[in-house]
Amino acid sequence: MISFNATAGRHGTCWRRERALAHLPGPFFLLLTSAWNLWRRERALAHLPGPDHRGLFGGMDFINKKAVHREATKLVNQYGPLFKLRILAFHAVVITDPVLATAVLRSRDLDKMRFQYSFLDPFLGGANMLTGPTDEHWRAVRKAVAPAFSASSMREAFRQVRERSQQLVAILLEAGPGKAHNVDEMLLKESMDVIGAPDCAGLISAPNRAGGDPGAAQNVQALLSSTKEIEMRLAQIFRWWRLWHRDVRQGWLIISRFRAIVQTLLDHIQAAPPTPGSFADLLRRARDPRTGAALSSRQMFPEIAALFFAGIDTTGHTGTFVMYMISQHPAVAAKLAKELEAAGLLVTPARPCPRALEFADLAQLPYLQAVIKETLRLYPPVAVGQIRCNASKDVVLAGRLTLPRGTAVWVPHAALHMAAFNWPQPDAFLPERWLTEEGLLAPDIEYADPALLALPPEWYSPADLAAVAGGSGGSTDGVAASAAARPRRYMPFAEGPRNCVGQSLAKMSLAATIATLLQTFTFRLADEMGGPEGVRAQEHYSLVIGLSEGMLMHLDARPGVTCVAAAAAACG
Ligand code: HEM
Repeated sequence: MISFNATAGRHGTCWRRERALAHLPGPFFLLLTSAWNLWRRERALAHLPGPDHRGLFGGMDFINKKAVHREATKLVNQYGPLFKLRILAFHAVVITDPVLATAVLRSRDLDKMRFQYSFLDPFLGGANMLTGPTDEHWRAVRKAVAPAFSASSMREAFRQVRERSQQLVAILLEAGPGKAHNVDEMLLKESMDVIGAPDCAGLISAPNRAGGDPGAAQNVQALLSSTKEIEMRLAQIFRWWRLWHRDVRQGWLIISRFRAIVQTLLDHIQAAPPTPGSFADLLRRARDPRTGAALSSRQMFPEIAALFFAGIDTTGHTGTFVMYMISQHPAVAAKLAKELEAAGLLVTPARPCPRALEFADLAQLPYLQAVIKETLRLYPPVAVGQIRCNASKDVVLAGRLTLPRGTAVWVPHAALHMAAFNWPQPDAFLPERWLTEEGLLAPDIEYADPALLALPPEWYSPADLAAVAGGSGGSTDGVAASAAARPRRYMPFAEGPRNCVGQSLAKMSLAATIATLLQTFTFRLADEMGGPEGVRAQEHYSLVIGLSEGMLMHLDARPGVTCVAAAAAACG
């Protein structure tokens, strides 16, 4: 494998020079060491290709773009799998070669760039599993809560998802044909309800139900709006103090409501034992590695806030893009209907009341799984991807490239998924690419393709090549490569120790929700969206890929759906 040598090594003289500056007064010391590090990074990365960012701001205009993930993809297709960028005084090495990208994300010498995540901490009540460093505390919490997302927990959670999706079907049928629905809002509420359901005892539940508890409805609105407010504050960094603007004051209220909801949930969890095995239950049982005591309220608060924050928008927007992709590809929609029909799940004139979807069905719907995978390839919610850094030591990448300390290593997910050198027909929506000739899910597609490695051969060690060849039946020098060692060209849920802890819940709930809707409806993009161009114009990236005004669609009842009662029976 690629080796990372966190080392002062041949840069020993640099450290000595830096120490020699330490006797200077504080501000001078800071200024000179910053200039010194800037110069070292410029020099070390000089031979890499990259845009010619001159001037003080470097590529600042690039990160201010509305759809920054699309800009990153353009740069990757222009400069290749390894290039450099500079934004202000930050240097980044951008990696979309699957072998290097995977090694970077699995490396223990590089950690999350805390600077990037620390902006979220004030909203979430402090550092947490998502934003904190990869330290003992993170390890203890992650290990404690991971069973909440195990296969057996998913079997339990499936019932909640199915129940909520069935309610959605009933609401949509009741609304009648002709009405365009904002499916983005619908699915965000659904994913919020699913994440909150096992632990939160209805405090935020039933968002899609008509005439529910008004308090719960307000909580839902506050949770949805808080993510938008956080996005706006990150985009406009001085927004928070412009109190003379009404929407800014409103924003403060939204954030305080979000925190009040999390506090109520926390009080609730501490007052009564939560569902055994649930996230809340496992969090209560987690131990602080420093003291051996249970986590304090101050430690639990940000973990709960982060769960909602990390899970709702990612899953909700992905569901929206899956529906959108199906609406735009009639042949795909027809194949999905055929798959559901063959499983006895589709409403048809001959079968107005098919059986309800079961957990075991999900594994038997490979075409649906392929559609979701392909949508996540084109629209990975965390499209900008992962940034890693070592702030205290130089790191040598693949034995060839020295990254002076403080150099950011950036793996942009959307660009990795859409780079012309990683995928054939990268822009096309082709669920079939995920399937074998027999129509089963192909196991190898998410891993690097040995025929497509784009860096010069000297970048890959024999062990790398063995790992790449692992799934295609051989190794180059007899070194066996396990599946876990294989480099990936597809990572919507990230990669390495900081990958998504909730991915099993996301995958299960997406498949169950979309399958349940497809049993009864076909999907049609509303004219108000302005076709695919209109959708693309609305696309933006702040914390995740989203659409500024949501996604309006018609859900047309399939022939055979005769009335609400029939559909309810079909789903239940
Ligand atoms: C389609 C849906 C989802 C996608 C694509 C997704 C993707 C990701 C990605 C890329 C990361 C790494 C983020 C980063 O480091 O900046 C992440 C982390 C995380 N996700 Fe997800 N996620 C999804 C759904 C969920 C759900 C449903 C939950 C929980 C209910 C969840 C909880 C988390 C948490 C807690 C982390 C931090 C894990 C750690 O660092 O140990 N995610 N997710």
